[in-house]
Amino acid sequence: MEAMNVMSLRAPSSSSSSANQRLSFQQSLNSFPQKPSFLRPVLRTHMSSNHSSLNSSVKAQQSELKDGPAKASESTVSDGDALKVKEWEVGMFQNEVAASQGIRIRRRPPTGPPLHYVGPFEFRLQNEGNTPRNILEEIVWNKHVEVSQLKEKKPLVMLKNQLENAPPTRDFIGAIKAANVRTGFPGLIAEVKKASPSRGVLRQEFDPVQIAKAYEKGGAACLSVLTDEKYFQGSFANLEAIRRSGVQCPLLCKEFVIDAWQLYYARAKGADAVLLIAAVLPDLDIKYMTKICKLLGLAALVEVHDEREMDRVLGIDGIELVGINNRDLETFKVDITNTKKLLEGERGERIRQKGITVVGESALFTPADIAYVQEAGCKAVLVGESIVKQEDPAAGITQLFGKDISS
Ligand SMILES: O=P(O)(O)OC[C@@H](O)[C@@H](O)c1c[nH]c2ccccc12
Repeated sequence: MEAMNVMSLRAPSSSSSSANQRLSFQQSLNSFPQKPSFLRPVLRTHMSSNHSSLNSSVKAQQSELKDGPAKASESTVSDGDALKVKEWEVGMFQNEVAASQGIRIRRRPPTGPPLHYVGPFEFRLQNEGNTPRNILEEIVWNKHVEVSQLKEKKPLVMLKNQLENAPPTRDFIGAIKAANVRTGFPGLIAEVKKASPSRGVLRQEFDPVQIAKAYEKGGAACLSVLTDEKYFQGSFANLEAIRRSGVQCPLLCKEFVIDAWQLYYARAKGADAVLLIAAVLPDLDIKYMTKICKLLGLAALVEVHDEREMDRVLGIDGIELVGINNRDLETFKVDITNTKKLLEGERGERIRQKGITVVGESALFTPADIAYVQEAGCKAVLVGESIVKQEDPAAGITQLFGKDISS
């Protein structure tokens, strides 16, 4: 029977991440705030992957309710549930728009959270179609759960009130350009990064403020602070602590932004800039979010990884800062020739004409690497691993550039 195929307690099998991460992702989806009660009254043996069938299933449930349902106790579709249905529809629509722009990352699991609760015994239904296809997709799905929960605790109005008394932001792009002029090297955005899914723990004894101070002393123009907890062992507490520590460098909030609410949140926590990942965000989101960033005084670092993403970003007006990631976030493959490839020819010409500041990101370890991306056209570099691993991160910067760039 088909129902038997989907009823299981199995953890999904195929993934590039660890079993632990997988389980914690499952657990967090277990407590999914939008755990759709509208799915409860009906045991669905087949979950299809498009929103129209979600729609028809909801309609079926609504007519079931009208015509006198079997289980009267569970049979009201509240306004809240209707809103949740709508939210899922929007999510599915987002996936379709994104796919049409070549984005492979789906913003939501295609048929809702993978675990569905059915009837009094709360059987779990495992749906294979809801297994993330790669680590970036897993992070994004998890982020959706996380942000929904945070948003409930701190709605946008509350954040906006908080921002009324916030100190002004620092000029992130200005700091990069000034460092570039001062040192003759690309301005350094030094990353406060404890761990990553691809490299594991980079530094056991991790004191974010001490590292930030060492970076500043070593000549960093700006700092990047990982705030994702689950996959990078970062936190907003780290961002806040660094902001309050007296460090003057402008701060990039290194997050997986999927919702404009996160921009306000980052600003409230002391960020001067945020990351927007083109592999995740469709054009309209990038346009909308860069506008909000401007309103909030945040710089937006728009990250691309291939020609297609670069061309999408070049088609959007008002983008001043573009990062080229040498690491493919879907496969973890690194290749620093990627930076050069995306800055060649006509594309490079357009970037110069638009006056965009380009940041070479990831897998930069030696003075030769820095020279290579500078030659390719980068006015800044974003570096984590090679400097955060050094006992003295300031000395790590000198080693990376082959020269003391602190004064
Ligand atoms: O540690 P590295 O290889 O020097 O990389 C730093 C930074 O580029 C990398 O952390 C990064 C670039 N884009 C991201 C997006 C999300 C998380 C992390 C990243």
